Amino acid sequence: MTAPLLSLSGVSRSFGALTAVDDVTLDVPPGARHALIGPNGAGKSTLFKLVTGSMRVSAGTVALAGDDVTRLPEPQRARRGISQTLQHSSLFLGQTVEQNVLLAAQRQYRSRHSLVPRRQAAARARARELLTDVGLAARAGTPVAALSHGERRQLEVAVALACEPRLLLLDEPAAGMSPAESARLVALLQALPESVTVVIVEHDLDVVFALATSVTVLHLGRVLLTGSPDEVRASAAVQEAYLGTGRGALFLDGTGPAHLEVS
Ligand SMILES: Nc1ncnc2c1ncn2[C@@H]1O[C@H](COP(=O)(O)OP(=O)(O)OP(=O)(O)O)[C@@H](O)[C@H]1O
Repeated sequence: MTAPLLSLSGVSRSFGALTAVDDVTLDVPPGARHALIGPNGAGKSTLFKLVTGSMRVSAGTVALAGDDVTRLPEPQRARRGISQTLQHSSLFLGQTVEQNVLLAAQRQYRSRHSLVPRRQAAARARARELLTDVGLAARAGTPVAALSHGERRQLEVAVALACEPRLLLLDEPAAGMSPAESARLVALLQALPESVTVVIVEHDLDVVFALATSVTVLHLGRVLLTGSPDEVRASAAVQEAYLGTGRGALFLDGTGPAHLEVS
């Protein structure tokens, strides 16, 4: 069996009396497109922070490609290949699309090589390539402030990819997107090379089921189920967890084996 790229073992995080993430054990194989879903407050964003290192675990271990990174701070985990897009944008609004990606690409080249002019040219070329990949080449000279919401999310993916991640974490990348923008995002993520393992937190279950090769459902901080998209769609326990959130019906799109009526 392939060794997991990301391995969580007994990971927990408490805030006072509240256990927001409760004994989560999860292996994500290299090349996976793994989705983390669950109703509001299930602990998805907290779990993301425990993986990136922006928050410390209360218990458990986080391993990247077999190395225990639990005690490493966020910048060191980033250097080992964990990159993320956030729920709230971290773009420089006053700068152009290209400048935003270039800054990230230059950081990457600086950490690996001295920034001699040849390297600067390489960073610039990489930035242009990434903008083409995410469909923003024509917007390179546009200030970020003038981009649509969907374009900003595309740019965030380009910025995250500029760090040449092994593990790309996407926190609600489709939030606020139109259906056309979401479809474009899915196509973009599907086209990423297998060398980039993707973990996505997403409320839009159409995006989740279009993209994910595996899904973990969190509920009240605990893993309710990890399985294929079809297994998750068919799970009565998952539909039960989503009852009352207005999202239960999203499991019943007619394409999967789901059979329970959820109002
Ligand atoms: N810094 C914090 N201090 C105290 N409680 C927190 C903190 N961060 C999160 N929580 C609580 O932990 C629980 C899990 O929150 P979290 O944001 O991880 O859930 P989520 O699944 O990402 O929710 P959503 O889908 O609404 O973004 C919630 O009850 C939340 O109020």
